Amino acid sequence: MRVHICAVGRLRAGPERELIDDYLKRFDRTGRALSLGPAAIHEVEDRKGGGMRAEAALLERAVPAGAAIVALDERGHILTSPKFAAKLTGWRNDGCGDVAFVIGGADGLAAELRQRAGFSLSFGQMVWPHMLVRVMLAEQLYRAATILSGSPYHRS
Ligand SMILES: C[S@@+](CC[C@H](N)C(=O)[O-])C[C@H]1O[C@@H](n2cnc3c(N)ncnc32)[C@H](O)[C@@H]1O
Repeated sequence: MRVHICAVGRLRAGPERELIDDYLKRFDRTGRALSLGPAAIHEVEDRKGGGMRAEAALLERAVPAGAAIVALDERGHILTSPKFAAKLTGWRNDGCGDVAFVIGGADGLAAELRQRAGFSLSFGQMVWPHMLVRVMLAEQLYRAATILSGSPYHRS
């Protein structure tokens, strides 16, 4: 199952980018034997000031046809890491070829896109900067793959 991170904003070279690249590389390596991955990032940018609606249209265009859509949203479901790993397994076992995680920009995700998502995932009720949310998601994907492969990275 391919994993897509569809996000508003372009991430320049720097510590966040290095962390994301590192975690996603690890995820790809660990996930391969589990039929999880590869993971790809699709960055979108609305240069015309169209706000959340325009960003949502660009994000929807970045989501592959038929993908399960997961909205990253502080109002969403808060999961433990093993439960997140089980969610990934569920989508894979249900025959999802693609899962797309969508992350909003400074104003958040348009309500229509949040409603279209089959699931919404929260990293807690606090609002995080969208660049950090990408890092956290990349790490949780890697952690999920280690949980499913029985590697000792995750300790609960
Ligand atoms: C700076 S936040 C925007 C917050 C905005 N107030 C809102 O209503 O969504 C940018 C994006 O990061 C993600 N995000 C921020 N905090 C999050 C959290 N606690 N859990 C999951 N995603 C989060 C969401 O996708 C959000 O659209």
